[in-house]
Amino acid sequence: MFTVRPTSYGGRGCFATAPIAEGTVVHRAPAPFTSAVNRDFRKEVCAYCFHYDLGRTMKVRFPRASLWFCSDDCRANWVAHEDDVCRGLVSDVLERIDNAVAKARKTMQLGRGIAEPSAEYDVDYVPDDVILDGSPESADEIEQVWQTIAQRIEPAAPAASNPLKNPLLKVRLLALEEIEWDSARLVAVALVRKYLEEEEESTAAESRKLPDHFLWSKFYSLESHEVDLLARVPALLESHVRVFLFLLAVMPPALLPHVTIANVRAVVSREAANAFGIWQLPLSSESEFLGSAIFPSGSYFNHSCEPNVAKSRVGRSMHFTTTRDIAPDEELCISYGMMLDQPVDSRRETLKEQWYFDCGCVRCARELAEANSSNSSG
Ligand SMILES: C[S@@+](CC[C@H](N)C(=O)[O-])C[C@H]1O[C@@H](n2cnc3c(N)ncnc32)[C@H](O)[C@@H]1O
Repeated sequence: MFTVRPTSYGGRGCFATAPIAEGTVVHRAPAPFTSAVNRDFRKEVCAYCFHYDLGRTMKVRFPRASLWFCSDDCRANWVAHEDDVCRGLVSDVLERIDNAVAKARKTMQLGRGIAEPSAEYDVDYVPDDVILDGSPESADEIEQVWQTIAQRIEPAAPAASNPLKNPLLKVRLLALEEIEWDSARLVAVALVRKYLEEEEESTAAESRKLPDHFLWSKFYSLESHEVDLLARVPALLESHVRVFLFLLAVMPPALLPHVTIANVRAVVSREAANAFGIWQLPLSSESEFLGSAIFPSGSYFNHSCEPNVAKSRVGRSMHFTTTRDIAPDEELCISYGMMLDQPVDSRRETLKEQWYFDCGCVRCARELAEANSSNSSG
């Protein structure tokens, strides 16, 4: 129904290959490549269908990792389609992460190992001299920070050895802040997919189990916006380093070769440009923001301030439906946010600030031209 090819204004986009009638579902992304329900909502959002029941705690719990479900069916579906298909590694990594965070927090609350128990989640295991004071000015500065981290961990932590013996990690208290905890979960699941994809590459094609939407290679071909992201929120650089070091310390040995700086950066920088919000349904301006999910096959729709496709979450899947008839070769675009009622300048500001691009859509071009011509005639 559509093909992905370069646009003249913003990377690749989706173009109709034939006429498409209004109301046609042009794409269904069946499940996220990776996702994370925000820590505050973890007990209140079903980990499978993302149902949220106005703050009520979900009834069914997964025995080990911090996962809650709205029904036994959802738990069974999660086990079958998320965990079993990934050989139990998703629950394993989530359990390791949650246990490590819980242990660190308990230690800190007891005041052991820190002078100031009230510093609760602020204990830093990233050396002070590694992190920049201000915002990273360029890709080079970001590179330097990561290079310093790489130099310090390398001699003590070749992939196969135990990273806990690493002097940098040995003294650490694995305390993550809330958003880092969410981020660690999201990155860890992405690394599980990467590990499995590489493992499966060595097996016969017919015995491969990993569905297309779990392929790291598809995720990796998405756009990344690391420099823009860190220019806007400089503190995230330290967070990314913390998540990397944390995962190096807690991931199972088989996955350690994949816990590399390059892979962690690949995930966090692609998340910034491509994640879909998991919003409370039905969607309204009052909806709670429950978490983030990455659907690589749905990430090729560009934004337009005059969209012709609506995205909607249906349980764990994301659907893309035309909102009017589409002509062959027309680009299929969604709206990235709820800014369409704003005037052109503030819409463009929002898009630049939150999604890091100067909008090249037809409506912006038209309204900017109108504003220019009324300025010059006035
Ligand atoms: C989710 S991706 C969409 C697919 C992307 N074009 C690609 O090639 O991977 C979002 C990125 O696409 C580009 N983009 C999307 N809509 C745009 C628009 N209206 N104007 C300019 N760039 C846009 C921006 O670089 C944005 O960060």
